[in-house]
Amino acid sequence: MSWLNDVGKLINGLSLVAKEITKRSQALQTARTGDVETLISSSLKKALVSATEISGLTRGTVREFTNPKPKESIVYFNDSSDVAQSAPSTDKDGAVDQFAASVRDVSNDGGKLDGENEAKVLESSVEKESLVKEFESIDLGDRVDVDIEREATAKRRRPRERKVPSTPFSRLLGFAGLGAGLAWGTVQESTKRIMYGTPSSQDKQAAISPFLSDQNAERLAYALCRMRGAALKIGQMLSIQDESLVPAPILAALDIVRQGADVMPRWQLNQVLDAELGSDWQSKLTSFDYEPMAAASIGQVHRAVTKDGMQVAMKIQYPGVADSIESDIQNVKILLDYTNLIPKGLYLDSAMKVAREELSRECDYEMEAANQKRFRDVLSNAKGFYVPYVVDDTSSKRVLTTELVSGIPIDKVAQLSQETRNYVGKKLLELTLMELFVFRFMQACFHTDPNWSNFLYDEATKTINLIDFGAARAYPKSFVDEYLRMVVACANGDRESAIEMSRRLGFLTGMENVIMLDAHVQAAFIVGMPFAKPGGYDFCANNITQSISNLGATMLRHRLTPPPDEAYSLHRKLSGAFLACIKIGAVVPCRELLLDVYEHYQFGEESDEFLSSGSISS
Ligand SMILES: Nc1ncnc2c1ncn2[C@@H]1O[C@H](COP(=O)(O)OP(=O)(O)OP(=O)(O)O)[C@@H](O)[C@H]1O
Repeated sequence: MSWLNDVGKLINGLSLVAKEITKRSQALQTARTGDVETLISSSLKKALVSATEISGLTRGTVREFTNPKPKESIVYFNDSSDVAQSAPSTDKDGAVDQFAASVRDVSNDGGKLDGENEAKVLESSVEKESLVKEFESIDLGDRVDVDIEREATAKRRRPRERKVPSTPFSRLLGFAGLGAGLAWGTVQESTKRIMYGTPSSQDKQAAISPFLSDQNAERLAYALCRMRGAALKIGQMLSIQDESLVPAPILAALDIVRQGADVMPRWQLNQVLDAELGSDWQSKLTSFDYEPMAAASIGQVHRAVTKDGMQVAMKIQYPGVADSIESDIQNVKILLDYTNLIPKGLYLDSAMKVAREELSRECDYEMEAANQKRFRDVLSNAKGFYVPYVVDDTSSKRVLTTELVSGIPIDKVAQLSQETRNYVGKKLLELTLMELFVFRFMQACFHTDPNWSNFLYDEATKTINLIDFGAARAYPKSFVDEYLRMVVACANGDRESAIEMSRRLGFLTGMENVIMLDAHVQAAFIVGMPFAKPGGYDFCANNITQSISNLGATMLRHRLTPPPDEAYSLHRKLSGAFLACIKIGAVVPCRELLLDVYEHYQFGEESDEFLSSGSISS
């Protein structure tokens, strides 16, 4: 029976994880000479059995968000006492808790995540009510109605306070626990199928493989939120793919990972702050809010006020994530290989490669601070943009403190007047063209759709506040020259030049047949569409969303060799700006903006001051 084979494979996979554990853990050194498989299977059995009892202790605490202020979570520091609520650092690493938390779903009947599901229903109805109230207070129009309805019905997850597994050993246990949970979910699903038959799902893969049950998909998502770091990042990358790459139930469950991670408990947060900024870090602040304003994949963000009265956002990295990038990626790979949750293929390998590169850059907050300062500098005279100030004395490699900026995430601009939408759309495209062709230095987005929260629009000052420069990088002038020529060729419908530039950029090898060339040119011309005619391109009226979203995939599908990352990411950047304009429904004079840049562009010279000022992260 195929499900038995699958389970067998998974157990084998867990044995591999076990071998990894024994390789790395001092504690298990002695087991090396013994029978590792027996050791892990008996430990697994014990953990599975005890999961029921432990689950009550390891579920984490649901955070209650207090409103209205003053909030209990804010700690004030004064000059005389300057002592924050100290961290009870009695907690051990808690690796076993982590493992047990990962397998706890084993105890849940029918794969239901007990209280969690119930909470989700409750949350979603409460949120829906508040969203509807918000909606009733302003005239938003039909399009926004649909958006709000969609948002309100989407699965919501309240962040849970859970310790980040910070040592290689505890992270391995987390993965092993997840593997065990998935195995158990598979057994449950298979049993169900024997008794009630295989579901006639529209999604063939889900119907074929018992691994692909909704419950297993949720297990995966919740475990990734708990693990954070590279594991969560990969989940987030997978969550934005289409169904041809990632099965529908997995995509649905991975929606959870996009809503943010679990949050660190206060003692762990204090440990990181002490280690990074010194135990007297409180003396540099007037107050610190322990309730995070955001919990992202590699760190969480807290409000604070500095001694000189500046409101700041402190991004604090989860401990251990920077050192576990490689092992997390390997472990996710082992899990995915053995569970077949995601079809094998080129995509997964390249996703892992991109995740590895991007994460190692993003974990270095000193580099992010340098990138941010550089952006602040180059945009200092650009009207309508603002890059927050970096506060050096409360920043380090794992903590980044920047001036707090206000505004609504750019996608919410869709709810404002058409005039504002057009203004913001124009500004966004202007910024993208400046980054690409003037600064040759950009906030990169390699794998993801644009992160709307990285652009906060402040209506009062008509300014777009920019944050998150973790993946910012500089580009070689030669690439940018060819890319500008390609965009202009596409804008003018010039097939021959578009093909020539695509070859020079590495999108084509020159060996493609006519069918491939046609497909490539068609995909490339989508980029030229908004630039084709003067007088304003209406991103709302022209239905190019799907084509733009699939642009990268189409370009990749028809190539013989992978294009260089540089060329691909330039492309993603431009299509990202289009996606933002589509999202907010703007009419933008794209052609005029492009021609303005083109007329001022100096081809073939390397003397540009932005390059000579040092390539921060190329
Ligand atoms: N200076 C700031 N002012 C206001 N809000 C901020 C600031 N810095 C960060 N935030 C908030 O914190 C969130 C996460 O910050 P940021 O994007 O820098 O973290 P990240 O780890 O790079 O996240 P991601 O995984 O989403 O890329 C932002 O979306 C924003 O809501």
